[in-house]
Amino acid sequence: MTTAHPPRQAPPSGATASAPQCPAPALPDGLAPAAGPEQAPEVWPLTARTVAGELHIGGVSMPALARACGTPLYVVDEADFRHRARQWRDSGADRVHYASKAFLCAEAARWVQAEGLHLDVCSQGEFDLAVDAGFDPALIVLHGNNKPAGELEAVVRRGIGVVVADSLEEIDDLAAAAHTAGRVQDVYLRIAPGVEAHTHDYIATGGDDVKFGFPLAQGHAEEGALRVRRHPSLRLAGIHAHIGSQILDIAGLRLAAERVAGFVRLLDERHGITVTDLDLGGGAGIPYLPGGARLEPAEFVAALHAGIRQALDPARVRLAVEPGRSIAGTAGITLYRVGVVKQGLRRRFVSVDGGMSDALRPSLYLAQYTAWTANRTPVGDPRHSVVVGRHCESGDVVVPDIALPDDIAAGDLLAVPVTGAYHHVMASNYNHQPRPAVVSVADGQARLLVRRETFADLRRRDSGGLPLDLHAPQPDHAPRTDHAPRTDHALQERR
Ligand SMILES: Cc1ncc(COP(=O)(O)O)c(C=O)c1O
Ligand SMILES: N[C@@H](CCCC[NH3+])C(=O)O
Repeated sequence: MTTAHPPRQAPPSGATASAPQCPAPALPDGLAPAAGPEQAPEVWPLTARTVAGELHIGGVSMPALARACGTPLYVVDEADFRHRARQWRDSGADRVHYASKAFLCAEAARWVQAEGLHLDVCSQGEFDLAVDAGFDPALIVLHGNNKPAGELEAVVRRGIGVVVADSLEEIDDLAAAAHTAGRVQDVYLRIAPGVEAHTHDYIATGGDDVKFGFPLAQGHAEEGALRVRRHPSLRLAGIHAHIGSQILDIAGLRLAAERVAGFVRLLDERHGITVTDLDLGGGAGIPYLPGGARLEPAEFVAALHAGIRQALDPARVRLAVEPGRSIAGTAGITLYRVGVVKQGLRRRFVSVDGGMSDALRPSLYLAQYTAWTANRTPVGDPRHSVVVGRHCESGDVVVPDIALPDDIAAGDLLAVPVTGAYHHVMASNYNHQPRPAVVSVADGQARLLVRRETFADLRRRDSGGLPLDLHAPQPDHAPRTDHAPRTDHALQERR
């Protein structure tokens, strides 16, 4: 782990480091104020408190943690994560698969298992990480719209519980993998129910024109179910749908559930195919800004039950759900050290030592966040500010628009809440930036979950022009065999 750079010396209270005496332009209407755990508990981890002006989480001082571990730093409140997991477990669903794409490391997998949840993974990488950490493979569900045949073989060999089939090609590959392993593999069929989630286009997945699943509308879903039935090494255990992420309006969920349940009835009536499981995905929304709403687990599940009831007796089926963000999102915060502070024409630019390499969501989805000074109680009238990263892009924004107190200055520690989901897992090395460490806090103790990447880690991958022998590819330089593309020959055979 690297140590923190010594913080720049903070100027006397009331002045900013780079633009002293600059008059503040008027605050625009409706600008969100900075709000800490006492003002907006909905966006902070459950155990977050202000103690003598310092932010504490899990009984640990954030300034002390930042001094010990450096910044940027992802911090996860174990109590918050586990509490949300239990809320889902008790939500009325028969089975809860935590969507590990939101946040995964060995310790998180163990929390999930300890709270009695199953796991949703969408790659062999996530699967192997969890199983190597002790997660029972029989409780894991695999997703993906383009799973390589080798990946299917690998997870089937290690005893995965369910594979969610996304295409006809994949059904055949999976059948072959199960046959080779001497297993009858449980399969869910992912269908696209033609329902639009009211969310950002990039995270809506259930409409008619999407890459995921078998569209219900053109009869493809039926064809998929019949294809599974044709293979003795497969068992159609369930139907899956997931309409999108960060959903706050239950209407789409209810409609999707109704359509999936209608499809289950059709399979039974028209083909005598009985499925027991309805896995209706994740997507429950959470608050990102003070005053924002959360779609509660019980509400989410009740909407799905209401939809199912339109077509089926809910007692005939087992309902599974796949929350990710709703469990991991508010458990996590990111700590940044403030560097240069610059007053622009309309906004003040508060630069921090991370950016889009550790917080991609603002630039990818124009997602909104808030921030709070974690090392002291700042003073002065609020200024229209934008918290920006250190990357070479104008769109490198961490908190787009916020009213931050006047005397925020170099050396201050900013905490950005609601970064527990889709931050660590979506981090990159843009501008050769090493990825931050992940630390958990609970009961006054901090524990290292993922160490900070070092420049040496990055340098190790730079092979410096090593000559390659194309006839004897080296494992480190060739694609992993289990990720090898389907060959033309294999595709021909399938036709
Ligand atoms: C198939 C599937 N299940 C579950 C999830 C989890 O979504 P969220 O983190 O919004 O709950 C996703 C992500 O959108 C997904 O694609
Ligand atoms: N990565 C997205 C959610 C996509 C979830 C996967 N289908 C986000 O940050 O909101």
